[in-house]
Amino acid sequence: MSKQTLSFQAEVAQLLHLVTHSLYSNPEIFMRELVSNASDACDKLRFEALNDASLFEDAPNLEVRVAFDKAAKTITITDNGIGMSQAEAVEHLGTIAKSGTKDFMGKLSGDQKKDAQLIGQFGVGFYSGFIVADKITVESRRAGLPAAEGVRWTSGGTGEFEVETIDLPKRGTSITLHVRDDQSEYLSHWKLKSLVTKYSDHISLPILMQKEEWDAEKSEHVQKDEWEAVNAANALWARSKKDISDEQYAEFYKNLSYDQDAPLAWSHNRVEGSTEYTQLLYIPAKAPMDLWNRDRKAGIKLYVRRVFIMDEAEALMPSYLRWVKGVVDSADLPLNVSRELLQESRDVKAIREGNTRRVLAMLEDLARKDKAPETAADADGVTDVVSEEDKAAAEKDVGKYTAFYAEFGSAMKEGLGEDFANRDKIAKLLRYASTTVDTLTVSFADYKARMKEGQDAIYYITADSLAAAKNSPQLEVFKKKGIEVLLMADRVDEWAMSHVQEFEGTPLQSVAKGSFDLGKLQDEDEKKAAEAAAETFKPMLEKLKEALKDKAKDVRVTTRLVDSPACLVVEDGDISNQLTRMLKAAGQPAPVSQPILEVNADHALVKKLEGSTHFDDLAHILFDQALLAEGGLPDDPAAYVKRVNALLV
Ligand SMILES: Nc1ncnc2c1ncn2[C@@H]1O[C@H](COP(=O)(O)OP(=O)(O)OP(=O)(O)O)[C@@H](O)[C@H]1O
Repeated sequence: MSKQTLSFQAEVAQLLHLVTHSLYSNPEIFMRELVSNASDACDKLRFEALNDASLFEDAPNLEVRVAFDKAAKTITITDNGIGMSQAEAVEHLGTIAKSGTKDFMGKLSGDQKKDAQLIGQFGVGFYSGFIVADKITVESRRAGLPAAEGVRWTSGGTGEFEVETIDLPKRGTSITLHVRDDQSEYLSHWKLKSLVTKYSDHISLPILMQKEEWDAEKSEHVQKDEWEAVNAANALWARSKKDISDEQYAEFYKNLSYDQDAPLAWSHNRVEGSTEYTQLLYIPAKAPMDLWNRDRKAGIKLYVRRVFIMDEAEALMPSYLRWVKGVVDSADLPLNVSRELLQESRDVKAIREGNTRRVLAMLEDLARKDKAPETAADADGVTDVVSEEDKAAAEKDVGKYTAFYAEFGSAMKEGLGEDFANRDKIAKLLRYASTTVDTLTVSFADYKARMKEGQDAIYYITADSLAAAKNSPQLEVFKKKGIEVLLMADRVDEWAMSHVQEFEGTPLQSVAKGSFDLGKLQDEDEKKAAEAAAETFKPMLEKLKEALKDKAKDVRVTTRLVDSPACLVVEDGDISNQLTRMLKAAGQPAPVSQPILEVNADHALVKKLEGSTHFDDLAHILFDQALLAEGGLPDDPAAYVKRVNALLV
């Protein structure tokens, strides 16, 4: 191929414009990106060579070399990995395929400063080279292709790039950055080496640089011919825990997840026994924007004896823990294991169970340390003797679980329906707001500890929003009697709660389901009065039932209301009105079950029914208002308005 000039895909041109015109909060990330690409290219070669060892040619030792030339103002990153064919160079370096980069493009605000910060967060892969370079030359040959089929790709980071065929005896890729004058600080051994250790220390290949020595005569540092590895060249997870600092764990996480925030917690273990593997699992501090999406890929990378096998290994984590990031390195799986094989493997099942156990244990630990130690001691009335060191360690984790839960709580609830074996553990980790606590901090155990004497159920209500839950008429008598009710306003709550009937022996009871029975909390007089009211009200109930026979399954007198005239409830096994509405809104088939109308016989509006000439209108208004009060809409809003107006005039 003679020299050709091609245009970048429009999105790349736009991205490059930004990269070359912005001020960077963190320009040095270009090294992380380019060294990662070089290491990925080596991983890819190693993987392909499993089926075709000839791809190694005469250089089986994979490595990355970082060199610089102060006089020529260049930095060159060379790898002997998979390399690129001419077509691949045009495609991979001229278009954007990566969904992450597309997301990034979607987030651009047009404000240069903000956008520049975004680049720092996302990393824009290869193109980040243009942060420090005004020209990049890539020379590459794909492993397995003849020496004559090398490619040189050159671009000044504007709208175009050039490609031409060159002779390249060595396979792999070298990327030469022609460093801009204002970025010359990177033309330094010390600087580049420090970036490699900062960002790429864990990479399991040697990253080599030429040695440098002080030359007293010239009074400057001079480069020697000898190359040395400047990274630890050791997969971080394969090292012993005691040799890894918190900073290294956090940096490894950032490399793994492209998350700029430090992780909330991590757990690193070598698991031995019938299935042997190493797990390094992280709990991120922030949820991804699409956490709700159950098709979202898992965050676990699978290695087999340090050989990278695949990203997003969903078989290694249950779906409700899809947000956990980390690495699993198995000693048992075959190197050519496929996604399909993973689903069936007994080893994988054991690893998934082990990972789940570990994540739940980490969360239990964070939950335990969530409150300040003093408070914890006060709570059980015992003041433990703790060393200053332990105290400081415990304080460092205060509030972390609350922060975690605000981000990932809704995903955890899916576990109630998904992970039968760990249901009790998951239930202990859930937190809710309640009628007495506004924040998402009340656990079932906290609730139980505060239950009133004679109370024999944990009460909760599900609704579309916390405000709707809080103001629901069903809560009136609970408020009057000072009984706490858990407020659940997540979309997943209703479904999740259908999988649990009790918590540590105490039944869980929705206040909007089933007949109303506060058991021992209601005194005899109240019960008698209610029964008497129901009896005298009987003829009226029959009339109401008749008037509402198309809308309500039943009409009955209740004592759960104080200020409201009526409310809707469903039978114990039925799905709530709120879930029916949600299913309908999502275009999904919703089972047709009518609600039960419960009326407050003491309410003036209900009393007015007796002998009213507008009985039918009043009956429908009662029903529709009960629907409105729980966030629903009357089937025929115009008819409702008409009825109300007829009564108003
Ligand atoms: N050193 C290299 N050797 C072989 N191919 C490379 C090399 N550097 C980049 N590429 C190719 O160019 C593509 C684009 O690289 P880029 O860094 O922009 O995105 P990415 O590597 O896919 O994503 P990310 O860097 O965020 O993981 C890569 O997917 C790869 O196919």
